[in-house]
Amino acid sequence: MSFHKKIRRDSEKTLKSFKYGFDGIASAVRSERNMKIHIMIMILVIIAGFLLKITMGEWIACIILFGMVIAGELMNTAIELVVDIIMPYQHEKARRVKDIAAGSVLVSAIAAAVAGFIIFVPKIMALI
Ligand SMILES: Nc1ncnc2c1ncn2[C@@H]1O[C@H](COP(=O)(O)OP(=O)(O)OP(=O)(O)O)[C@@H](O)[C@H]1O
Repeated sequence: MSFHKKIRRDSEKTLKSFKYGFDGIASAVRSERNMKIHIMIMILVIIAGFLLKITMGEWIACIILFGMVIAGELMNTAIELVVDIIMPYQHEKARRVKDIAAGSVLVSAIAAAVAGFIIFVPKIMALI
């Protein structure tokens, strides 16, 4: 295979991987109530960030935390689906797997909430 053909085939594969990833995000947003809530909170934080003129460092912290929470929720959704496929019945280990996966989202959501509190509360207090 020529070099150019290989480059074209590799870039088509990469584009397809992006499409599969975006399809996965869209499917999780459609099916998961918590994902909708995370996205709503993210939009509100972005609006508050512009209104309260947060600094570049604060934006970077918010962006990293948005990524952590949403990636965590996607991984949790994928784990829930795998558990539902391989264990459609009640099982102690299935319960633990789902609870631990949910716990990982909770850890990043708490970190995001604490960081949000530290960034936004002083700015809101300064307005009052
Ligand atoms: N197969 C199972 N065996 C034992 N316990 C389970 C099983 N499936 C779910 N559970 C328990 O029920 C809880 C809720 O599971 P479920 O699959 O409904 O997820 P969920 O909390 O609705 O997640 P989400 O809100 O993200 O859809 C789990 O955290 C777990 O404690």
